[in-house]
Amino acid sequence: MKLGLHRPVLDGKVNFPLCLAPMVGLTHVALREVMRDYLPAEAYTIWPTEMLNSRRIPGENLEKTPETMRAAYEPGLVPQILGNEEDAIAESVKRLVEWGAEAIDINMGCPVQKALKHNYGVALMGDPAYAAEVVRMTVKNSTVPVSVKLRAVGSTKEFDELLTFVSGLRQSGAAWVCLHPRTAAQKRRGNADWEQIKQLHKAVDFPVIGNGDVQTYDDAINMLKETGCDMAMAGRGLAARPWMMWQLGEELGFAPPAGKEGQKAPRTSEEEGAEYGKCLLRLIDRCRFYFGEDLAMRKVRFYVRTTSVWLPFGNTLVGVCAKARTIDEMIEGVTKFFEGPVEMSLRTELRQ
Ligand SMILES: Cc1cc2nc3c(=O)[nH]c(=O)nc-3n(C[C@H](O)[C@H](O)[C@H](O)COP(=O)(O)O)c2cc1C
Repeated sequence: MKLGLHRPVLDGKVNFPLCLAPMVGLTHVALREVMRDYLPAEAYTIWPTEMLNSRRIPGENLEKTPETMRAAYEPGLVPQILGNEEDAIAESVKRLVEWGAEAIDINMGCPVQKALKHNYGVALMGDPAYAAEVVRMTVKNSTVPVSVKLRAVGSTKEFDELLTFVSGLRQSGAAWVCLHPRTAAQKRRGNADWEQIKQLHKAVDFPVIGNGDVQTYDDAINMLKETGCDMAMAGRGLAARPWMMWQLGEELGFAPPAGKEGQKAPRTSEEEGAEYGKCLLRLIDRCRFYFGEDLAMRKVRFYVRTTSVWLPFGNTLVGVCAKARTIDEMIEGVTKFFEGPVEMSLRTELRQ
């Protein structure tokens, strides 16, 4: 049975069915760089940014703004924008394509108050015609494919509503959609309803990416198998264990990541715990390189708060990072924390 990619994503360039989710404060250049080291050689996937406000992009220095910093070699970049005004969208898209975007993703899932107030993010889902119009104006101003990331509308019973909504996006030129089947009211808690991903994939003829609750490579495989979707997108779980890409690559017959030839992906809870430590130290180094000491420390602290929930003494690690006054102190504390064996659990209840 073929796992994912039944329909071509990025004109068939993507050959790996797992990708990272856009996450404010997390999906930045430093994390992408750490994560890319675990992508199997020859694998091609898409890489998001944090959501970017299309009203701000036109006036920003993209090379220097933390949210849009990028490494020299970053194939597959798909920045995510938030917006609803054609002028701002047009200028943002133009700049992002020059910056290296291979597609543009539109956020229609953000439930925060600010996005609701400005009538973008999940607010667009309450107005199908307007949402379709946002896609139309983005496609019209873009030389690269345009995708949309959305949330569930409600229960499976309201699936027809979702389908009508998605059909409108498709008619306006959306190349693919990503569905995070939790409702806005659920925020990021509770179970993601994968059944909606399955139904949506069955009902449309263009690529569907599934998202929500993928914590391990097994979960990714199950999502791909159970829903038939084209790609699995993972947020918190993949940020916590970037080597999930390597593990999945092994299952799918990909060669190990470059530089890891002849090695096997970490599998046991102790191997994973040790790898988390290595990854964190590398992330600290990369954050310092890109963001400078102060911002780097804030980004690392946020990363640890979000991802240490898979570690038995995650709170202690959060404390170590919070207490450190300098990056060097942070490195020292983290190194010490991982001196003994640390076991990483496979699943946890996601709350944040
Ligand atoms: C800290 C954080 C920030 C997020 N920011 C964004 C965002 O900028 N754009 C977006 O579409 N979704 C955002 N999300 C939602 C994720 O993309 C994803 O849909 C959600 O976390 C469910 O996937 P997961 O269960 O694999 O984490 C964010 C999630 C988290 C945890």
